Amino acid sequence: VPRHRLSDEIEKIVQEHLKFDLVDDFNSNIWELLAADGEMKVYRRELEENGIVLDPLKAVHSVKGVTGHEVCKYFWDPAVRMEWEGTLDSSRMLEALSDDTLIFNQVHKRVWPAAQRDTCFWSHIRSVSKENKNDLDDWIVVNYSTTHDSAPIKEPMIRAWANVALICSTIILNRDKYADLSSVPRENLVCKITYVAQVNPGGWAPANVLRAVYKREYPKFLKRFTQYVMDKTKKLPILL
Ligand SMILES: CCCCCc1ccc(-c2ccc(S(=O)(=O)CCO)cc2)cc1CCc1ccccn1
Repeated sequence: VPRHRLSDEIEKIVQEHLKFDLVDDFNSNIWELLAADGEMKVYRRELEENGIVLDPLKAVHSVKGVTGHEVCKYFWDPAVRMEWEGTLDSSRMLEALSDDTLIFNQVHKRVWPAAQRDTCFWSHIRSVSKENKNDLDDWIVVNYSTTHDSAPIKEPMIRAWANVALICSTIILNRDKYADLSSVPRENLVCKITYVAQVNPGGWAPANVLRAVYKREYPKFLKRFTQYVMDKTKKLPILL
């Protein structure tokens, strides 16, 4: 695997996500259900630092007819970002550090009365093999804020900081019916999605405004993205 200037940081952050994100800690009362829509459940924890809302967000979803590789690929692919992201004014891929790690600069649509935000983050995609060799690999994308010479912080824009992971497992129903997995019909696929996001909005924004934005935007964002992947893959051969 080709190494680059961010390889060590990426390895550390990815391993942290793989260690903590899939722990089923929903029965402890640290998570508050923010929204539920069918199989999608979105939770938050209330967390503030110096009066700034940092509420960690965790969502789980179960999507029929797609693989984890497909979900992660569309989430990572710069070519389709503006097709499914409804909360951005722009998205620029600044640098490809390797074939699985890109650096983005994105300008978020302004949320009145707060100042407009932008983000600069590396985005890394990889497969993670399971203990049971019969299972398909998990797939993960991590988006983690970084700095870049081509993304200077320019007033009045406020730089928000994000640490986001999308982790997907693929379940094949009636598995023993198929010798060749690539012939599995899509209705026998279920993708289990875990999405975690920790965002520092950068400068101050009223806590009640931020919490209202999170409550409205995250469920919409996840519903729109997963629907987009189902629509895009419907007629395509499955990507395992
Ligand atoms: C006053 C408003 C401040 C906005 C704060 C903010 C900034 C960035 C982010 C965010 C959201 C999703 C990602 S990602 O999943 O990696 C995909 C990248 O295209 C990275 C960052 C979130 C939020 C919080 C508000 C909010 C929530 C969901 C969607 C949009 N806005």
